[in-house]
Amino acid sequence: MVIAATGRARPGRAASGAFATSAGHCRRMRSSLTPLGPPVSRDRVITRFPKWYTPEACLQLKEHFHGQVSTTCQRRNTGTVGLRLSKVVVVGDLYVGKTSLIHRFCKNVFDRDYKATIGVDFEIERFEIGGIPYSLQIWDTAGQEKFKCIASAYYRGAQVIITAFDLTDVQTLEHTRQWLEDALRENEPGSCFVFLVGTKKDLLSGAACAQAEVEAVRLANEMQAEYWSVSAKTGENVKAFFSRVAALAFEQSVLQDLERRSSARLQVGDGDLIRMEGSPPETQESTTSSSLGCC
Ligand SMILES: Nc1nc2c(ncn2[C@@H]2O[C@H](COP(=O)(O)OP(=O)(O)OP(=O)(O)O)[C@@H](O)[C@H]2O)c(=O)[nH]1
Ligand SMILES: [Mg+2]
Repeated sequence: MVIAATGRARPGRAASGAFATSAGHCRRMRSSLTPLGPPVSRDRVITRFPKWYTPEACLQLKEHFHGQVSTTCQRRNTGTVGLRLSKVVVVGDLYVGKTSLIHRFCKNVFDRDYKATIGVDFEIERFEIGGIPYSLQIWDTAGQEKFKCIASAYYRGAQVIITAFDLTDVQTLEHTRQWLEDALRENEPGSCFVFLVGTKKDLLSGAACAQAEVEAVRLANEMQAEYWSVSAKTGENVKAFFSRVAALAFEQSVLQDLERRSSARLQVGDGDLIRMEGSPPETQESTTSSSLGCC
């Protein structure tokens, strides 16, 4: 149970959070939820659609933003997308490197010493995608069994689920199935993007990594997940991976927003409006002619 909170935010970049629980576990808490503020740092600006790691296990093969998304961004007609936080949940066995991966991306640090995550923690990372502000709230969960019930309470509402395993420990790959099942159970079917991430790439030779990836790619396909190998120690692929996560989540958010708005209003013939049953009146009033070619 969360009973107390303190917070801090890093100007121009992100905010992070943690809680103190009745059990006395102390974690930080974000001081601000708003994605507005100073401009995002240059390395969080995404103008081109980031590429997959391997075409053998990727969520999308295309190398450009969806046409409707590009047009909508150009017209600055992305609705509330720029104001919302998209939730990303990172799960996986203890010691696989979940915290290290998030800290490498959000703080550009790496700690060789293991400090188990207690319950959950989170970081907010701000991007600018196609000129639109966009924020990810990245939830770091505990892999230790005794904290699982605390962590699983935070799975709900995830747009992205990242299942992490240690490339040097095949058992942790086998366990990703169960982690994913637990996370998906708390979310609407088909509502989440899933990524399978092999960590500690620096500990393997190129050949050993390629060998470990064969099984991982097979499992990623089974999970309908996109596969990535990364190293929090060297930083290899970390930024590219999170850019890909952000771009896919952003694109989905924009398309969903367009769909919501177009189903709230149908424009026909010379501009007469048909009011749809169940559409909230304020949505109908505020909707302007969108860039959608059809409804
Ligand atoms: N060589 C190497 N070590 C890593 C890498 N990532 C993490 N580690 C180490 O692996 C250990 C565990 O990392 P954590 O990030 O704390 O693992 P975790 O998955 O968050 O663990 P829990 O919080 O208990 O679930 C630490 O000692 C890290 O320094 C990596 O990319 N390369
Ligand atoms: Mg951790």
